[in-house]
Amino acid sequence: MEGKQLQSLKNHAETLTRFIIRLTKFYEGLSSDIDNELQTLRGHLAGSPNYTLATVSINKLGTKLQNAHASTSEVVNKSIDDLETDVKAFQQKVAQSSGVQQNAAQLLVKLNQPAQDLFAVLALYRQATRFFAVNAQAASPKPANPQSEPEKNARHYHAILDELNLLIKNYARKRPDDEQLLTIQAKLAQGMQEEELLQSCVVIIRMIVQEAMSEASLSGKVIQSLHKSLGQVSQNVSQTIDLSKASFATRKASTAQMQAQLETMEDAVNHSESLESLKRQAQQYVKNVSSTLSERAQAEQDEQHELLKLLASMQGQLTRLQSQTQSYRKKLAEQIVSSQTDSLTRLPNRQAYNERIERAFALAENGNVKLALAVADIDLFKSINDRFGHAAGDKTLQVVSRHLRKNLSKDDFIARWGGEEFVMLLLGVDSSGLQKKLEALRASLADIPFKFKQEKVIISASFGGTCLKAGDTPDEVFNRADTNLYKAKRSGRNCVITDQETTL
Ligand SMILES: Nc1nc2c(ncn2[C@@H]2O[C@H](COP(=O)(O)OP(=O)(O)OP(=O)(O)O)[C@@H](O)[C@H]2O)c(=O)[nH]1
Repeated sequence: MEGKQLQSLKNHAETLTRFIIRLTKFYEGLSSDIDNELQTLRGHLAGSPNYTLATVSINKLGTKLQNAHASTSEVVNKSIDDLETDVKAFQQKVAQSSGVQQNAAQLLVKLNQPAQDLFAVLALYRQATRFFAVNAQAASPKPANPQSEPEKNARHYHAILDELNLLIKNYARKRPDDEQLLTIQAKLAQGMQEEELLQSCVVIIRMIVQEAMSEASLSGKVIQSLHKSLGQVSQNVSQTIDLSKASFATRKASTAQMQAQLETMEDAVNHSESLESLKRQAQQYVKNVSSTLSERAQAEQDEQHELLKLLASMQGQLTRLQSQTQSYRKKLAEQIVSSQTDSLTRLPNRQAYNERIERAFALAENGNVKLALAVADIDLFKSINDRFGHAAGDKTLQVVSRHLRKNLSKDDFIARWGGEEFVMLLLGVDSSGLQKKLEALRASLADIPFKFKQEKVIISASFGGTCLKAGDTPDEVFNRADTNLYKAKRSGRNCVITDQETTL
């Protein structure tokens, strides 16, 4: 071969080598397998190229690139299919927005045309992303069934109506004869207009505020009045002291006056020149002393009169003070009773129980008296409310409370714990006595003939009881009884469970 030809061949080979190296760089990153082979090919072509080995490598790469092309097409088609599914799903979400529908349709047309290359696919993706971003708001879920203003008002109106009903019901128990309350209750039963409802709310609020204020001011008023009465008594006492001081001074002055008159008389006796003048002087002396004595008697009488007046006024004030204190004590006692009484059942409430348990514990510990605690809960009480109404439920609570109270001895204590649950403190009973006592209560209660809406109903209660043990706290005893009550409920209700025994 000619030297010139050889040189030209060499130049072509170098150009081809550079091209192949650039081409390999373009394909880099397609797959690690191809990357490795590309690197090998570049190694064969670098420096003094080994074309034989490079040819082997190029053949291998040809096959690998063919396979890569097939899988790339598969990925491209799959991506376009996925994109199409997403756009269609979006189209359904925004069915009501015609503008967005149109854009979605245009995008779907583009997605259905054959993709020229990977770059065309990327462009489609970019377009789809922009489309989703711009129309995201149209597809975001709206709040379910938004309420109109009138609907909202109606809801508030009914909530206030319910609340007012409940408030009046509770309040009417305290003031069963209150005309205003009875009128509002009657109107509520017939249905009230919004304006009337608001007026009724104001009436109730006014009543509650007045009552709260009068309760709060009771102690203030009584203390003020006691203070005033005590002030008057103290004023009278100091007037009496002033009076005594003044009368002491008057008496002192009149004694001094008589002393002086006596001295004058003594002088006259010593120096009198005649019996006649002594007689005259003696008469004058007697007159003076008599006048001083009658002045003194008058002053003493006035003073006594004044003193008696002051004492009478003090006595009156003290009597008033005593009666004020008594009425205050009575009102205070009434307030305490009322704050510790359940308004529906008239039984002591939980606050009363909390005080009573402390005293019962002290008696049991110091007086060595047996003490038992029991909890009773009306069975399936909710169903009474549900079937016959809340008023029937209230009536049931009242009858059951009366029955339990009546069938306990006067030393025993019962309180409404809350809802349809009662707590009892039974004195002087041991565990077998407790079991018998509770069993008798349970059985007699289940025998009461209840009738609601012409239907005979059996009301029963479950009982849990326990006896006080050394070292128990009030909470521990209560919890033990409550656990037994829970067991009684679990055992089918209408039964008694104490620490040792179960009866039905
Ligand atoms: N009428 C009326 N119901 C009340 C009163 N206090 C609580 N309740 C109702 O008493 C019901 C108690 O129901 P639950 O605690 O489910 O018990 P229950 O139906 O007695 O069932 P068990 O205790 O499992 O036998 C609830 O529906 C309360 O609304 C009240 O003063 N009057």
